Amino acid sequence: MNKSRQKGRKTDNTSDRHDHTVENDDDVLSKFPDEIENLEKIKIRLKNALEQAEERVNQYDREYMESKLYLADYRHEIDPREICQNELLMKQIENSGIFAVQLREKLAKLVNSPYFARIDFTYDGDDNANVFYIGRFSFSDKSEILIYDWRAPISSMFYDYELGRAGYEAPMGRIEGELTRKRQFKISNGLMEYVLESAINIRDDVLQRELSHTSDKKMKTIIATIQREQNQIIRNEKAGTMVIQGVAGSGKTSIALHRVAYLLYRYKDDLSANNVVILSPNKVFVDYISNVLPELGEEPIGEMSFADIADIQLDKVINYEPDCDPIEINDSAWNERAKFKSTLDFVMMMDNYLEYAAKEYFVPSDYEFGRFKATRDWILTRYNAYQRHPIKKRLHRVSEDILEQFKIANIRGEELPKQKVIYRKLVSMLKFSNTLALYKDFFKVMNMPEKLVLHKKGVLEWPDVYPFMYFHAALEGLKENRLIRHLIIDEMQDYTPVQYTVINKLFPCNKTILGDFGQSINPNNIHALNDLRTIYPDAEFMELNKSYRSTFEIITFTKRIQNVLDLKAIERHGDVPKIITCCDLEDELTKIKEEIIRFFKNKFVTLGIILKTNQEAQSLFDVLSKEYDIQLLTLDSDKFTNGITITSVRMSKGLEFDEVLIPGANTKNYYTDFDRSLLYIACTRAMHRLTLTYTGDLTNLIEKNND
Ligand SMILES: Nc1ncnc2c1ncn2[C@@H]1O[C@H](COP(=O)(O)OP(=O)(O)OP(=O)(O)O)[C@@H](O)[C@H]1O
Repeated sequence: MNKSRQKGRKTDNTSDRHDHTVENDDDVLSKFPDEIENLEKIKIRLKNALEQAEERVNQYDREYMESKLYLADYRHEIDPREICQNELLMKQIENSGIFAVQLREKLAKLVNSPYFARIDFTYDGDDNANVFYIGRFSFSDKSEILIYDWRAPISSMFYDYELGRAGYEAPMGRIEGELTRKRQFKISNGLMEYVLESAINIRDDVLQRELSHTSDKKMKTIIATIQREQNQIIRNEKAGTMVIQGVAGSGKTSIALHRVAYLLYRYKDDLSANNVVILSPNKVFVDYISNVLPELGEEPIGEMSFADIADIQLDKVINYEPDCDPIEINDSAWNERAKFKSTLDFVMMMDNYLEYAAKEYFVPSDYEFGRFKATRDWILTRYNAYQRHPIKKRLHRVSEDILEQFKIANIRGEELPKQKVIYRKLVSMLKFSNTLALYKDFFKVMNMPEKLVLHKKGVLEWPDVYPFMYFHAALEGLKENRLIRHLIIDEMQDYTPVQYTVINKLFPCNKTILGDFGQSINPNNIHALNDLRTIYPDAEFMELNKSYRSTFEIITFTKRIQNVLDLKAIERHGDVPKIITCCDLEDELTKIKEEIIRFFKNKFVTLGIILKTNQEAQSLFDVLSKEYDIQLLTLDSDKFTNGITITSVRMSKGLEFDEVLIPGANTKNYYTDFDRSLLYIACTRAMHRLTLTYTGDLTNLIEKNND
């Protein structure tokens, strides 16, 4: 057998095949005695390993405490070298202790649910199949691999192939053979809940069961039911940068996080969680996704928002308005200015100007110091040699060159100018030496000074923040982050081309960029997916069209709002969305309360009441919170909890609820094309149940039902 092949346990190819059967309880015991027996055996070995891990943790604890006590008792008697050695030893014990605790946690999770799949695979040239169990983590005992990590090369066959010819990429090259069996399991609390034997790729039955669960305050892992098209994204190692356009609920965020877990596993020697950052829309979303990586046995990754980045880069440079919800700004001129700055054309205009400014705005003259002289032409040649750098960095380099020239000519050892002095002189030859002056000049030269409005002593409007940073990068340079080796950008449709261009300068690393251009929350962003193709010409673009979150009925309904042609619903059924007509606002409030009471009585865990704006959410919260235990999600919130949540469409992005209730679904609230996007986002937050209430005329953004 080829060395790179994984050895599973041998099995007999002639054993029974059961097709498409979900079995549970007594059926499992009777039809799959081999699986019950295997589970019991593995559990015994896992429990032994867990006991040993427990013992190791205790041992490290004891050793650490002993060293600490020893140091405390004898600190004044022992020499500094011994103290230092002891402290070093304690650090080593602490590190080993952390490792032992992590192992113990993994084993405890495995005892609970050791694996979720089994594949039998016959290598080409072999007679018998090898059996591989696939779980959340790998587990070996006495040099025998009993469970394979879902990210291991061999496990990819579970996601990628049906029975028949199959293969996988091993470190030594591609391995081919025959996949003779695929079984899926649900094991909870160490007990087999069901077994499924299937000839079809990740049978819908298991997926259906997973999706029909009620929601939770934290996003879950999906390793047992990752779909083939999702797996292709998760395991894609060839693409440097990937851009994923996926319909609402297609699993983009889940995939991005599983992809991180996969990359951390695959490149464990070179990549750690510290090297990965997610750019996320808000803190609630960060809290919502925070369990996924730890559940997959990985450390949490860093997170930041575009506002956080601006805070870091523009600290002590300039003040600006905070990021705000554009739909709450009733200033058409402000919106027009924002719109203007949201296009790729605007980036090109800035590029053209900056190229011009870098060339034309540095007007050197001869630099002389005593008998030493650097001529204007020589200075210009040196300046042109550093074109790839920000203007002031170029001048810095030129000042170094000038000093170097002077040193070479200084055979008599005369006093020379300080480099800083030369640099300052060169900066004085620039037409503009600060970013704001340059940024203002840009609008003047482009003949559109009205497009820049500065509030109170040079405070920028939020839509100017990233363009300003782009200028700052060109003039002074930004603080680049080389530690980050992979960047995830979620909700890609909400960011402008100039924001991407700045991010590319700050994080010159591979990226996974995901979102849905059908879910825009910013009416002033008028760019499209194609712009990302221009910004990332080498990226791999993928599309996901199947929605896993919502029932068939909810997706069919949302297609009446946003006609996404390719959007496919999963065959999971539930109630048809309900539209409730109300006579007036008081009646609407009564109907909302009835829905709340009904929610308390049924089995669901989360109810999201989604309003168009934060202000409207606040008003309804003020009324309802007097009677019910409800949480309000605002831009300042940082936690997502079970129960009833009131929020705006903007804040609900990326989240999901068992039930969604959308008040005010009338023509007054939802009438523009942009409102269509908001209504679509709100509706697609629902997993199992959707209700809309309205007074006056129902929004005409919901196409008539032709059924
Ligand atoms: N293969 C899968 N198996 C089980 N559940 C899945 C799968 N793919 C997605 N889901 C579930 O579908 C729901 C939506 O996933 P996720 O939030 O990642 O989608 P999204 O595309 O980011 O959604 P949106 O853009 O609407 O916020 C989640 O509950 C997730 O667990």
